[in-house]
Amino acid sequence: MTSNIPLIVRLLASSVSVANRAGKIVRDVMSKGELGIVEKGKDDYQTEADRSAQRCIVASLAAQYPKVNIIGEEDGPDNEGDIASDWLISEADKEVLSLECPAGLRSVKEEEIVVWVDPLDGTSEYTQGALMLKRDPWERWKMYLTHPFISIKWYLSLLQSNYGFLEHVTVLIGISVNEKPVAGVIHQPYYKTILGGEKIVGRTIWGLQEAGVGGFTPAPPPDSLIITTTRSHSNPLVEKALQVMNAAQVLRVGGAGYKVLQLLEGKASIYVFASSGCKKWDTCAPEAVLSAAGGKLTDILGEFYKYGGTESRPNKTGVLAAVSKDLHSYALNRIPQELKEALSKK
Ligand SMILES: Nc1ncnc2c1ncn2[C@@H]1O[C@H](COP(=O)(O)O)[C@@H](OP(=O)(O)O)[C@H]1O
Ligand SMILES: [Mg+2]
Repeated sequence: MTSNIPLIVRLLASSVSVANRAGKIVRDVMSKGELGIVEKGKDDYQTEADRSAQRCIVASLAAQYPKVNIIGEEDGPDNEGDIASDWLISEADKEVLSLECPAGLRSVKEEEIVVWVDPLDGTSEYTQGALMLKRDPWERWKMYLTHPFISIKWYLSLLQSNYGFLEHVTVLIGISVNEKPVAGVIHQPYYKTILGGEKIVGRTIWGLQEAGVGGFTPAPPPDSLIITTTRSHSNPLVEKALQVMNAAQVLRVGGAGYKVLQLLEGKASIYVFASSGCKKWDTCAPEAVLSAAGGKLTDILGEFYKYGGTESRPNKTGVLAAVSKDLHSYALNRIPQELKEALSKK
């Protein structure tokens, strides 16, 4: 009987199942090839996959948890209405349902929860990935010419990458209580692996405060200092913060979810993004999973973001995350005061 299971655990288990379905929607839109790209703002795009995945997630969770406040990146009057019945998911992940709920979260009520949904984190990488699915070079070139925002430099780097950057795409569902992210899901629709001789596409990583993480194999940080950062939203302040870290290597990848996955899997030690641009739905789930694994995510000043429903959406003072609290302190101590001040004034 799931009714005996605490609400937070049920909501996380439902979020895992619905993120899997949303990931399939993301892949299906890509396979059909009609991305329906809309420019929301400067360097900010939305596709049919963002819109459809969000409707699937929000409708499925709202049907089961009507009093939970669900806030999605693609909220708006143009993205409402009926959805296909096979997008309405009522399953809940069995492994998550069997988790021990932390004592402090056992009696949380629906009204106290805010869920932050990013149906497709890494939209730039998703739309660029579409190019790489065109195997005919002429078809690919024609698509490039009609693509709204890929520079020739990016086009060349895409050609060099084997499969574009689709691995960077994630579906994010973050669950917050009393303004704090307590549980989260990072689903990776294009993750590929072979299990028992069978090809598996997609995987779902989850975390619950005090209970732990699942869906992947955690790994210690690399021996040398490897930083992960944005590949599509850099600026002089972002570059300055990278310089002062004295890193052996800087990885430039898409999406807040993917960067946190790199921390969890020992590919990088610290995620540095000294700029506004990310929003609450970009960081809620990654912060929840990272902190459940013993890491820390704050702004560039070292302050935690708050995830109450009335909080402003933009994360104005950037992102600083690390797989351990020590590495987080290391990075925070290296950020110069004038850089912190410059970002606070923006
Ligand atoms: N300058 C900017 N303008 C718009 N969105 C930005 C941004 N900087 C970061 N973001 C958003 O933050 C997320 C992570 O960014 P990045 O990949 O550059 O690290 C992306 O989410 P979405 O892909 O969901 O829009 C991205 O759009
Ligand atoms: Mg995002």
